[in-house]
Amino acid sequence: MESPATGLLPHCPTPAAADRRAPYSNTPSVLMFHALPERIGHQLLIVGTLILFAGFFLFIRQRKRSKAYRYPPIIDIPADEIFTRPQEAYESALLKHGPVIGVRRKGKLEYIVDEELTKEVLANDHDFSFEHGTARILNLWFLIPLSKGRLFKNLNMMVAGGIIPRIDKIVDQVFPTFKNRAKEMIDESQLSGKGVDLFAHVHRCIAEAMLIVALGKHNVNDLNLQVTEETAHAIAVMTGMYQNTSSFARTYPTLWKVVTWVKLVWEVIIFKYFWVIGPFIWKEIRGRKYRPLHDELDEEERHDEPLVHYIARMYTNDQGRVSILSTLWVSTLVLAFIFASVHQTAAVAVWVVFELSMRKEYIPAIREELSVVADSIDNDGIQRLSYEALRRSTTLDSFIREVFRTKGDTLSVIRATTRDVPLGEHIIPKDNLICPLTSLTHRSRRIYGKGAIEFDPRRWAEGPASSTVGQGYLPFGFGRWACPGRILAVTEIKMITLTLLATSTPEIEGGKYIVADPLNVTSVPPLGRLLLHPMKSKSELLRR
Ligand code: HEM
Repeated sequence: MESPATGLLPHCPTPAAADRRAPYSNTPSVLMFHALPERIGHQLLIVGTLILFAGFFLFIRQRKRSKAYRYPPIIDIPADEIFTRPQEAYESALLKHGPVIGVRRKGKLEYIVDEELTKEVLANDHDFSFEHGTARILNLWFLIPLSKGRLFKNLNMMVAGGIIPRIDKIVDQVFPTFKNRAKEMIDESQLSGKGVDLFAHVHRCIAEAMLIVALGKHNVNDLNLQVTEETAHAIAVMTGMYQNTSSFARTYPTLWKVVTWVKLVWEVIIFKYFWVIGPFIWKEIRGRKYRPLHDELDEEERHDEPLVHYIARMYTNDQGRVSILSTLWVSTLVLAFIFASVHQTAAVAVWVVFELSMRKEYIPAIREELSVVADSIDNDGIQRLSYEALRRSTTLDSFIREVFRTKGDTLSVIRATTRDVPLGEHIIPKDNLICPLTSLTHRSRRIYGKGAIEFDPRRWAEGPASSTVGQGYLPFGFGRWACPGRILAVTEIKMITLTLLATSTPEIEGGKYIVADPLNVTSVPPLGRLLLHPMKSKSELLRR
């Protein structure tokens, strides 16, 4: 019976009314409806049921969504395994939990992806930033805001515009350096009867060549060369290239960073690089006027232009002058160029020469090719090589490409997420580092067939060249930011190999080398000493 005032049923329903509602009244939740008018009660019941259904539907959808896009699993791989057998450790973790997993290394969380997701990560620079990832892993994050986000763009521009277009002239300028350093090495090995430290020699040779490229031959002297070498080494240390090989650096990464940076910035960057090389750059830049980049130089001017002049042209004002602040920035770019061009190329050159020493069966064909492509031969029996000759040495090129592919790169390219990015069935949270496990791509059966793990340079006989990047070949990265210096790097490695092979046969002391850092094979050269057996005669040259 309804109350006339409220329209509600009385609190104690009459027995008759209670009977009428008996089917509902068994469940306590429905009891409240007894307090409502019958029509409204039914409506509420329907609405309630609908709400329940809607809630249930939303719950299921949310579950589905969170299932489709959940964070990747965080896998604990013991540090010892990461540093001693990274390829196996990461590969088996990905096989079990993949295709994307989070792993902590040196206190940092990194997401690792398998071969299937590699292209997506490397090619989508919008969501997976090369600049932020690389700056963070190299401990150079502070340079991004300092350069208003232009650091890598400037580096790219100076290499792609200031070096690659004049590579043939550069080879003419630096080939004598490669020839002389090869002779020095062979003499040292012969005189001492012992193996030489190949990395030290090659590092010095490339540092000298890059100093010529950067500042011009007239600015090269012993002190500048020594400082360039020390600078390249210091930045390699500061950016963590050797961090895996020091247990102090692995255990206390932050403390290690502070100590190393304070020491090396002070001792090498300020007191050596800026103190010794700085004045040469200052003189070159402030001592004359420059035409801006869009003002085309004639062929000859362009060919003789040292890199520092090209960079100055990037920053010249209307009067053709470069401001003091820009001059400082140009010095920083030259510093970055020294680092980018010297250390890694030297490390990878060691890989190529060591592999050739272990696989002597490839030497005769490479030597034969050398005699075919060389422009001329000097009195010491050493061939003169132009860029064109080096480009045509395709047998050596195939060997280099195969060494690059098989040397065991693991986490060699890196990106950072710019937002929460869906990847496969996961979400990678914003501001996190993410790297493909390169070994999976380089040894992929899908890409390279059954013999994927075998060393076989013949697979590249018809190309592509060792400097050509591709989905299945990542030593120089992939996508918009693939290494702009790769043609120069390969050209230098060819000069090193061919000037050694021209008059000697390499052999590793003790018959084998040691991989110093399996997690960073591209930056830390393998260990071993190289014997260089001089060739006795031209006929031997053709036979061996
Ligand atoms: C064998 C030697 C070298 C190797 C293995 C190598 C490898 C790489 C890799 C993997 C990247 C990152 C690409 C990516 O993440 O997609 C890179 C970037 C870069 N490399 Fe190299 N590189 C070598 C030599 C050189 C040389 C000789 C130069 C300079 C002439 C150079 C200049 C740069 C620069 C400036 C970048 C930053 C990317 C950009 O600014 O576009 N590299 N390199």
